[in-house]
Amino acid sequence: MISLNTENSRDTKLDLANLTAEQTALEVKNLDLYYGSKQALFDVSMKIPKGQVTAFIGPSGCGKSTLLRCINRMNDLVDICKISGEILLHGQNIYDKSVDVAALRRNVGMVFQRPNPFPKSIYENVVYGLRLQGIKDRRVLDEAVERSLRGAALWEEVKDRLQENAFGLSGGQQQRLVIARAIAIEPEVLLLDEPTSALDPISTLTIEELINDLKSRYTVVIVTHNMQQAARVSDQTAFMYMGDMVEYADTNTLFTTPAKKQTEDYITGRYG
Ligand SMILES: Nc1ncnc2c1ncn2[C@@H]1O[C@H](COP(=O)(O)OP(=O)(O)OP(=O)(O)O)[C@@H](O)[C@H]1O
Repeated sequence: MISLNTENSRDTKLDLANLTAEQTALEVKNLDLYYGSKQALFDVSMKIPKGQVTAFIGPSGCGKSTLLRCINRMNDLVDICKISGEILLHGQNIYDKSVDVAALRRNVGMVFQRPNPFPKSIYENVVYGLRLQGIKDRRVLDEAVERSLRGAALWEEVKDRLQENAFGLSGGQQQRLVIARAIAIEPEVLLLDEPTSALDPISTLTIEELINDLKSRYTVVIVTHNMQQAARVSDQTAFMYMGDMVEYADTNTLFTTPAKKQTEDYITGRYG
């Protein structure tokens, strides 16, 4: 039995197929993706709402991470990867030749499965992106460190040890530090690729609570293989199967009255 978080903004259901431009953070349009000759995404279209949490679920290999990585063009790093279709951010296709990919990735931050802090102090991890932008003013950096660590629910635990090496933190703290590093440069969108799969249950809970806070400031897209987690943290959920987006609906509906048999089979544990 999947337990749903009924306290979040799902009470006001969005019409996902007909979001207005104002409500939309990202629009994926007719996206096909190939790794060499193998097609991994088939004609995926969806609108991702602003300031909400959207989860991608589905069995291993169904294309969840592939779709997530398309949103900040991480797949550009894979030589054999070919994409057609569009992803619109502020109405502009992020795959247009004119797009500055580094700027896109600043605006669309990403957090991976395993916490990956740099071998530097906690402070330097948080300000890393700001230093890359040439910001040197100590006051600006100090403020960003406090704001970002507070935003990532880590400030109270580390405020007295900012100059210590980040590797001294626990796995869960490291993952929150990586989130602080991502939000220090004030992105609009945060992509989380199974952010708790390497963490213990208590750290997982802390990150899930954090995700709930983050959506007041960012649009969050999360890949999770854990349906309970999708049910707990997300406002809408997309179920993917073998590269198809089978069903995309508000999370309550998807988990309680799915429209498609494939979705029902998956959420009731018949496969996957
Ligand atoms: N770099 C790559 N080169 C070739 N094939 C890839 C690459 N990355 C993913 N694939 C293939 O694309 C398909 C989708 O993989 P993807 O990692 O997106 O699935 P997933 O749903 O995120 O799976 P998991 O839950 O196991 O992480 C799989 O068949 C996978 O083998």
